Amino acid sequence: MGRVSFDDVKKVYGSSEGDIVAVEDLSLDVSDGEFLVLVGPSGCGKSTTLRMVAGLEDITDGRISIGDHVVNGTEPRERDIAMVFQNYALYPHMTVRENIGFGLKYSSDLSKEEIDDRVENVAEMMDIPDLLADKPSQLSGGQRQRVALGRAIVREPQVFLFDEPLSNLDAKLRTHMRTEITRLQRELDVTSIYVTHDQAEAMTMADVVAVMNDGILQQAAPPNEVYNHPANQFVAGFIGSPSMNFLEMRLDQHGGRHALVGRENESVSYGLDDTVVERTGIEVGDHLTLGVRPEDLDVARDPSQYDADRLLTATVDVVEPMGSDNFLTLLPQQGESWVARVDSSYAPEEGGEVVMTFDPGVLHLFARDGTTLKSQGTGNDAYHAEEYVIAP
Ligand SMILES: Nc1ncnc2c1ncn2[C@@H]1O[C@H](COP(=O)(O)OP(=O)(O)OP(=O)(O)O)[C@@H](O)[C@H]1O
Repeated sequence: MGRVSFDDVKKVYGSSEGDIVAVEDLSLDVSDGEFLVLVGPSGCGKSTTLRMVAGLEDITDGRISIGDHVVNGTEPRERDIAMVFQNYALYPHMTVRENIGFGLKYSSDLSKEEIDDRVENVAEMMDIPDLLADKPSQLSGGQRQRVALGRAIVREPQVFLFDEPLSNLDAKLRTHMRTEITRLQRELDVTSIYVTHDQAEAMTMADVVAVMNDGILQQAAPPNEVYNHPANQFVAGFIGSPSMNFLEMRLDQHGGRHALVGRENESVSYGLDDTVVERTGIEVGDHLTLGVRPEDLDVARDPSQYDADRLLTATVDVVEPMGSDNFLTLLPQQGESWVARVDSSYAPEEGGEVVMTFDPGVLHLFARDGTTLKSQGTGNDAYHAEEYVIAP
């Protein structure tokens, strides 16, 4: 019922310096009850996308449907949606009760008693029943956001739209509200589109994460899929903290076998199984990018526990304690630095030497244009036949 569909949607803003294409070729289905999080860097077009669903922006081309209706020309108040903004957008002169009930007063046939009932129910649900007589100026940021959420929920819309609703809250409250919004959304089972630039928010809240860049949808998939099988290098680099390590490589051939050779550090080479070469159509001489997630790097002081020809020696540049993990910045003798995410019990000395290695199954490989040639192997998608060597 509350399905939202985008069909080849395009948005162009006219400006004195020429047209700005904010969203292009957007085709995406958000199924009934689904929680879709739109994520991407500043200016990627996520707010514009949300605002087109809300009816706050015209659609230049294509179609947006809510339920069975194309809503291109429909007024916002006729779309059966409720939107929650970053700045809460509460009416300062009204009480919490009036703020929550405001939308119902003018857009429903409910009696005053019925409205009161619904407002009180929602206030209970949002854990703010004691604040109904207060004005917004008397509330904390977190309480204001609860009122704004209550005002959206009370309308029982087909679709919730959230525009960075937590970005004005402090870190602790933000984490707490994340859980609350996710719980509420599951409980109410209302189709939701949520915009954020915070990938951690996207990954913890979404059923489906839609990653945008430069007005173009890069990938829409469940969080673990986006993480383990990113559609391209942009998604691989955007999702995950710290970011994936990228190494510039070239496909080479040694004695009839394929190998990836470091473009900055020629002493780094990885044997690559012919099946990957055949499947992806890459050719000797092609420039490729290899990706390894920080948590997939194995770092040790004692090289004797590893196969010697699979090791790369590096100097520890920085050790950054991050709660249960340490983030290590590692400098090999040549080439780019690496970031490893290790257990906090392992804190090698800064300036000291360590060795690092990783399992071939965890490698990601990207073509020059950024498309994924190989993602992390899981299940049937594993490439354990691949051979590799890190030659120090
Ligand atoms: N009203 C407008 N007039 C002209 N250009 C606009 C307008 N609104 C947005 N843009 C441009 O459209 C592009 C997409 O903007 P949009 O606000 O949708 O991105 P965003 O991903 O939500 O970014 P942010 O996270 O910074 O809000 C940007 O280049 C932006 O400058």
